[in-house]
Amino acid sequence: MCKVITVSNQKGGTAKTTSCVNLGIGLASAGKKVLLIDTDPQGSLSISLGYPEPDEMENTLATLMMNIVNDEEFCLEDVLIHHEEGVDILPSNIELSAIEVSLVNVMSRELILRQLVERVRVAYDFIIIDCMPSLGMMTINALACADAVLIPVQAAYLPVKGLQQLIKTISRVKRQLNPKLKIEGILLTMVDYRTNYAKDICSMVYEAYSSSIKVFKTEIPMSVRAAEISAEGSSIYKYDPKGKAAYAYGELTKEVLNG
Ligand SMILES: Nc1ncnc2c1ncn2[C@@H]1O[C@H](COP(=O)(O)OP(=O)(O)OP(=O)(O)O)[C@@H](O)[C@H]1O
Repeated sequence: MCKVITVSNQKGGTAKTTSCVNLGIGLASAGKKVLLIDTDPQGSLSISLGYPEPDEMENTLATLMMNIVNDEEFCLEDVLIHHEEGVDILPSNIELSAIEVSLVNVMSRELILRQLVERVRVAYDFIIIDCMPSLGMMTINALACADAVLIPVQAAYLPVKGLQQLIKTISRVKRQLNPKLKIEGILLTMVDYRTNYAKDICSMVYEAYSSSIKVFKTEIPMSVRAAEISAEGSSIYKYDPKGKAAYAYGELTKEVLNG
């Protein structure tokens, strides 16, 4: 049965995209059929996987969402990209911003992406959704269609403070739109083990949340190689297979597979 995991944090730069890419490709390497959906008009997921000009793409997630809003038939294959590392990608570009604005006047506007996901989930073991850094309508759509939400948090003071607001939004979506929504876990990212500060922040997260929310045992270390992959169009497993970030994302993949 397919599991839909939305990767979300309204704070920018917490490694949402990097985590989607490497969790998704990790799961695909474990033999799972994986779809990655980009719901960020910046197109970071598509760029990170080797498509540097998403704004030049004719068919994207925006096309499919517009088809759904207009009650039109659509063909997923026209939009899907089959990546060489074994995942399928539904790319996005700047057109998604216009869709987000126009959703304001649409019936069941929070559930447009859910209609798409319900149509395609039979074909996949995992669907991983990358969110933009906001709690706007696209993020609500991404939460409303998920089974679980994975929250990457950079191991620093301000990102950790922002967690409360995200958890409140997740609870609201669960109450009003998607009762089955669970928190998959909090993932500490970009942990710089050379500093006591980062270690203190990690302890703070465990103390504050681990009694009510899973905090992944795996922490993603600060790594120059991880930062470089977005320009390489490949996963960390391909770019730096023996490095610490590849090891960490491999361990995260196992945690997600073991539920
Ligand atoms: N483990 C890491 N160590 C160092 N840098 C990293 C690591 N993971 C990601 N980065 C870098 O941090 C930046 C933010 O990462 P990423 O784009 O994955 O975050 P994001 O949360 O998706 O961002 P946005 O909020 O803009 O969508 C990027 O430049 C990325 O290359």
